[in-house]
Amino acid sequence: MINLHDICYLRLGCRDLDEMVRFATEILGLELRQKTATHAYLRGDSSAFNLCYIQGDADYDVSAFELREFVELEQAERELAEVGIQVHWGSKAECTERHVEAFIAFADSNDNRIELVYRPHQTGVRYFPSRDAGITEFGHFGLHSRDIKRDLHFWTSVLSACVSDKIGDGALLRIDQVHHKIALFPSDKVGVQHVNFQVASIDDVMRSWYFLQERGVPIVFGPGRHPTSTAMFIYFLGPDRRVYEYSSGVKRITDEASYTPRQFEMKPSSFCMWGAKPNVEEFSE
Ligand SMILES: CC(C)c1ccc(C(=O)O)c(O)c1O
Ligand SMILES: [Fe+2]
Repeated sequence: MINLHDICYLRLGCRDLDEMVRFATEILGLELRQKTATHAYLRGDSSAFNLCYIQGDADYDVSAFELREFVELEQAERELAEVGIQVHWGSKAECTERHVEAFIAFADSNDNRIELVYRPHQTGVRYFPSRDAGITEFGHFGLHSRDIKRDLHFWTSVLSACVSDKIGDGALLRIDQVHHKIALFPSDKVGVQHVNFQVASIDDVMRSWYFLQERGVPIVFGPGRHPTSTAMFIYFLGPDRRVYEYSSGVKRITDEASYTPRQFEMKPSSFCMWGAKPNVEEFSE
């Protein structure tokens, strides 16, 4: 089994790089760490970047995970080959572009582009945003699944994710003590479904609610509270039409041995215990 140590970064294609940089810095509250003519690197912590927007194909996206040891990349290549998946080893230039020491790239069972990374770079400098959204960390992301049974099997048997909870057929998956770092939801699409940043408190969620409304940013869900992770949240759309989420208070599963995944009904009350209704295709009944 391939042991996912942590989530690492997302590479997100876009049609208008400058528009995405404006959104990410002025609305989302990330720090622009580096920009070229085609790539913009943004972060909400002290790592080299969490999100890299790439000018070009708006449908292109990649999600990346850190593995602890270099030999685990070699082992992962063998284990993926056993289930018929070929990997691409990142060239020196591709590693430089990603600010990592080494990586392998492959497509998962849903054709989602995944990268497994060795030693993503840290900067040693705390992040300094231009808008204070209260971001504390890159929290999790959602991935589309066109065949949830097949993809859950892949993520929990080839990769090391564990189901924390299910809502209908969708699953919230953990790779460490945090309730989830991946949300796998049934849809007819491929790739990244939503992008989450954790914020310090409910005050930050609510401050952003007013902030986003004043700027005409489409809010698609919330404010609310997830019964699953107990986090308080708000979801909104970026100019790239991707869904972004702030949440605060995600629970930790500290006693693995005694934890049993729960099954929530596919109903709005399973997504929000305060009564907010999601206006997001994948989360609707
Ligand atoms: C609506 C989605 C998939 C969802 C559901 C539950 C949680 C949570 O428990 O925190 C999320 O973060 C979600 O994004
Ligand atoms: Fe989420």
